[in-house]
Amino acid sequence: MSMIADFYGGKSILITGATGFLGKVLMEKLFRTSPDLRVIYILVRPKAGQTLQQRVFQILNSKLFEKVKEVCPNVHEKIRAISADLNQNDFAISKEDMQELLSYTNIIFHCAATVRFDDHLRHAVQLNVTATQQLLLMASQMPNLEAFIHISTAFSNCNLKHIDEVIYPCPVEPKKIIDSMEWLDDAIIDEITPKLIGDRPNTYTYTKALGEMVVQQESGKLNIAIIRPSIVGATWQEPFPGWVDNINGPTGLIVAAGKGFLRSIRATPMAVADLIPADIVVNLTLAVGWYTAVHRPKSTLIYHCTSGSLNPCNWGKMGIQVLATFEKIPLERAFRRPKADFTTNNVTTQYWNAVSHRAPAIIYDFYLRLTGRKPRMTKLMNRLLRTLSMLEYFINRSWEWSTYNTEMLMSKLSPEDQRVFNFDVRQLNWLEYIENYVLGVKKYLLKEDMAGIPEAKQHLKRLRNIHYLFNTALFLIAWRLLIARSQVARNVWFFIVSFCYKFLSYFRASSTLKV
Ligand SMILES: CCCCCCCCCCCCCCCCCCCCCCCC(=O)SCCNC(=O)CCNC(=O)[C@H](O)C(C)(C)COP(=O)(O)OP(=O)(O)OC[C@H]1O[C@@H](n2cnc3c(N)ncnc32)[C@H](O)[C@@H]1OP(=O)(O)O
Ligand SMILES: NC(=O)C1=CN([C@@H]2O[C@H](COP(=O)(O)OP(=O)(O)OC[C@H]3O[C@@H](n4cnc5c(N)ncnc54)[C@H](OP(=O)(O)O)[C@@H]3O)[C@@H](O)[C@H]2O)C=CC1
Repeated sequence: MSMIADFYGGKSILITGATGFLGKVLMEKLFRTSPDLRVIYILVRPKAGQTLQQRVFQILNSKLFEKVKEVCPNVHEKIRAISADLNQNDFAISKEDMQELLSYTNIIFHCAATVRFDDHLRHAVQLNVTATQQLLLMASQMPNLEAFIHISTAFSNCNLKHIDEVIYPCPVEPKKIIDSMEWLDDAIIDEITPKLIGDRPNTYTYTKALGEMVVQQESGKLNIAIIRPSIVGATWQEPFPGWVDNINGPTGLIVAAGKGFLRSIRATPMAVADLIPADIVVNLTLAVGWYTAVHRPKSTLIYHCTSGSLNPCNWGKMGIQVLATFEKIPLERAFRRPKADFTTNNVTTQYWNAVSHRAPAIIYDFYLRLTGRKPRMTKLMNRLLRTLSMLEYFINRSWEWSTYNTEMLMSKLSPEDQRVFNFDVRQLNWLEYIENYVLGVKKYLLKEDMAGIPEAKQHLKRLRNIHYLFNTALFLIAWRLLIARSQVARNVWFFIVSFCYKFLSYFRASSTLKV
C-alpha cells in the first residue's frame, strides 16, 4: 500500500495553476492514485471565450485524463472549479467560495505563475509575488491546512553557478517592490527594471526569487515547502510517455526544428541540458506534500528537482537525438527539411540567421505575394528569433544544484512509494526519453496522425529536390554573373572547359585503341 496515496485519501486539495502544463499533470496523478480524495478545488479564470465549466470539461475530456476516468469514474464530481483571478484583490473569489476554501482546504499546491520571460515587471510581480503573498494570507486562515507547497524554479537564482537548497535574499525587499509597483508608472518601471533584475536575465527569474522570499517571510506557523524544478519537459512515463501540450521551454524549439524553421541555434553543445520530465516533478511534489504534512520539518525545506547532478545530458546530445527522431518520424507539411546546427559566437549566429532564417522567409513571402496570398513567414521567423534570443541565456551555461533534501526524501519513502511516486531521475534513459518527447510533440501537441508519416516523408523528398534545384540554379546564376564581370573568372572557366574537353578526347581515343 502506498502511504502517500493513502495520505491524500479524503483530503480537500487546493491547486492554483491547475489549467497549466504542470497543474494538469498534478491533478491527473492525484485522481489516479488517490481516487478517494474528497475534492480538488481549482482556481480558474474564464479565458479565450470559454467559461470555467467549459475549461474544466475540456481538461477532463482530454487524452491526459483517459486513465483517470477508469479508476475515478466520478471525477467530474470531485473537481470544484472556483472562479478566481490571481491578479485581483482577494482573487475576486466570491464570499461563499472563500468560506468553503477556508473551512475545508487541507493541502495547497501553488503552481500558478506567469512564466513569460518578457513579462512587464508590474504584471510579473503581481502574479509571482503579490498573489503568493495573498495566498499565504488565505492559508493562514485555514484551520485544517496541513501543508502549503510552493512551486518555484531552479532558475530563481540563475545568477549563481552553484545553488544550494536555501533561499538567497534579493537586494530589495519584496514588500518594497510590491509597494512601489502600486504607485510607479509603467515608464519608470521600464527604466528601473534592468537595475532591479541585476544579473538575472529576465523578470520571470527575478520575480520567482522574490516569491520565494515572500514564502519565507510570511510562512508564520504554516507547514511550507518549496520545489524548484529546472526545465520541465514532456512526461517520461505517466500517464503515458511524451505528453506535452504547450510550447514553452524546449518544446517550441523542437517544433520549430521539426517544421524546418529552426536551422541554427546559438548554444553550447557541452552545456548541461537540465531537463526534468513533468511526471517526475509531480511525483516529487506529491511526496513533498505528504512529508511536509506528516513529518512537519522544523523549517521550510527547499527541494531541487533537477537532473544535471544525478544523470546529466547535454544540449549537443539532445539536439542530435531530436534530429535523428525527425528522420524516422517527420512532422507534416514542413517548411524545410529538419536540419539544424549549433553556432557558438555572435558573428556566425548573425550570419546563419541571415542566410538560414531570414533569407528563406523573405523568399517564401515573395512567393506568397506572387501567388496572391498574405505573407506570414517573415513575421513568424522574427518571433522565432526573438524566442531564441530569450532562451540563449539558458543553453549556453551550466549550473550545479545540490539535491540533498530531494535525496533525503527519497530515502524516507517506502519501496512501494518509491515505485508509485518515482522521482529518481537516475533511472531515466535520455535517448529514449527524447525520442518519446518528439513523438509526443507530434501526437499530443500538434495532433498529427501517425498514418501521415509516409506522406510527410514524401514531402521531405520533394523539399530536398527543390533544395538541390534551387542551389544549382543559384550557382549557375552566380557563375554567369561572375564570368560576365571578371577576366580571372573567364580564364578559370576557359581552363576548366578545355581541360574537360581534353580529358574526354583522351578517354575516347584510348577506348577506340582498345577496341
Ligand atoms: C547538432 C544538432 C543540433 C540540432 C539543434 C536543433 C534541435 C532543437 C531542439 C533543441 C532544443 C533546445 C532547446 C533549448 C530550450 C531551453 C529552454 C530553457 C528554458 C529555461 C526555463 C527556465 C525554466 C522555467 O522556470 S520557465 C518555464 C518556461 N517558460 C518559457 O519557456 C516561456 C518562454 N516564452 C516566452 O517568454 C514568450 O512566449 C516569448 C517571449 C518567447 C515569445 O513571446 P511572443 O510575444 O513573441 O509570442 P507569444 O505571444 O507569447 O506567442 C506566440 C504564439 O504562440 C502561442 N503560444 C504562446 N505560448 C504558448 C503555449 N505555451 N502553448 C501554446 N501556444 C502558445 C500564442 O498563443 C501565440 O499564438 P497566436 O496564434 O499568434 O496568438
Ligand atoms: N514549465 C517549466 O519549464 C517550469 C515551470 N516552473 C514553475 O511551475 C509552475 C507551473 O508552470 P507551468 O505549468 O509550466 O506554467 P503554465 O503557463 O502552463 O501555467 C500557468 C498557470 O497559472 C495560471 N494563471 C496565470 N495567471 C493567472 C491568473 N491571473 N489567475 C489565475 N490563474 C492564473 C494559468 O491559468 P490560465 O490557464 O488561465 O492561463 C495556468 O493555469 C510555475 O510556478 C512555474 O514557475 C518551474 C520550472 C520550470
